[in-house]
Amino acid sequence: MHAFEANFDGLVGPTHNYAGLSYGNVASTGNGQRAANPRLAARQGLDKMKALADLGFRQGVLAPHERPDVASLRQLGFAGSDAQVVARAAREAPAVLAACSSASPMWTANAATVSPSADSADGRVHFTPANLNNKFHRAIEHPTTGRVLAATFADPRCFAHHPALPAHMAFGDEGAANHTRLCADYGAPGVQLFVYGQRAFDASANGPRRYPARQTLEASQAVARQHGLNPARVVFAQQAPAAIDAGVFHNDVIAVGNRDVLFYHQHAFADADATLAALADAMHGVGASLRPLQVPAAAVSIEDAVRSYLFNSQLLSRADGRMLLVVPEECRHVEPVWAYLQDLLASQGPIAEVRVFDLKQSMQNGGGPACLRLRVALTADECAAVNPAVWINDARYASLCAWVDRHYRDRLSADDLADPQLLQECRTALDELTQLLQLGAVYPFQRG
Ligand SMILES: N=C(N)NCCC[C@H](NC(=O)CCC(=O)O)C(=O)O
Repeated sequence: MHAFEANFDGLVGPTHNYAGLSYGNVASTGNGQRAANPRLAARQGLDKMKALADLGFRQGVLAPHERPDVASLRQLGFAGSDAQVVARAAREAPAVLAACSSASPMWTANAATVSPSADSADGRVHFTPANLNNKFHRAIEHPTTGRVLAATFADPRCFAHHPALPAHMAFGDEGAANHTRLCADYGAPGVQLFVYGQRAFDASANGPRRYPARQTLEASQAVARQHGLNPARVVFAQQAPAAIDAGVFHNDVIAVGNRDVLFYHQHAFADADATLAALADAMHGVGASLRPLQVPAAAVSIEDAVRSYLFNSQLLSRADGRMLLVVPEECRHVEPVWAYLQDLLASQGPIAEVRVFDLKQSMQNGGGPACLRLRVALTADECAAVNPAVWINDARYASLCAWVDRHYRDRLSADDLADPQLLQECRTALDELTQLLQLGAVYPFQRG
């Protein structure tokens, strides 16, 4: 069956800010005290979506969440009116308020793991929202994420939605950021690569020493089971613990795959040879052959990969079958990375083109082009079943830009999170957005 890949980017929410919440993500902790510009952040994301839609790629958008998350604050004992809840949290526990105010749902590579219909036993597209158990500010995302996904992919004949995995570190799950599907063609059966940081139920297993491993093998295995994947077409691979300790908190900071190409750093995997052999073997089983594209450490160090986010790029198939690499502006500023990209283009390999985007507002929190998007391979019928109001076209881009300009501030610092007005602004904006995107009542404040 013919299929294509659609990208669903997270729209940056009105409370985008830098709170230093993600230990192990060096951009997040390094920019903790900066003031953010939510309006610019949202516009940078929308500009990427529009540019890719203009190039002919199918581009959708996923809505931001209600922040501050008053329901979570209430669960933590702050009581009174909504304004009092925010004021009390600001006074007594500003760090908790900051966590409940993060616009982190923008990084939709962490929204869910998605398996296309060509790979699942029941012929439907399967979604499991990530529990994001490792960070409190992200662990509160999955209920709303699940509702936004269900409102976007509503038809039960095409789409299956699972609950997030149990909220325990043994099943820490970060979604598509640690998951890559390789195939000859999007509509043909493929091989799904799940990359984990650590085993949960094996005390002797090695793992990172400095920073946390956010994804466990046991979580990845549970998602693969839940999605009805054929075990012969699934590969589980451990991420190199040293890479995690160097700031590679998700696999998508060190590798990206598209169709039969895997673009990865020499030191991405704990056992690269075994991982590549298992992938090649599984690909062979679906009548495809893997095209590995390894970036040697001698050309790009892990530190430069983290600084530039070279691998947090989108690898997209153009109509002519060759590939486009969408990289953040930071790649231009890290000299060895920019030099490597020139050599890559000259090599006449699968990657024919590089496009650079300014996503600095997101990048300063550790979120590059690939973090901002959730990939969903869809057949034409499945595509027709997607909520039509979420696709980016000229008109929707214009209405979303106008919506951002109407509702978003151009400066937000840690102190501003205490402003009760911010909650009202966010709710007014989101109420309007649910109409623009025809999502129904997905937010707690709309559900009473
Ligand atoms: N690699 C992928 N797919 N996603 C990037 C997620 C970045 C996110 N940053 C944050 O949550 C920082 C928020 C703050 O510090 O204010 C995270 O660490 O989970």
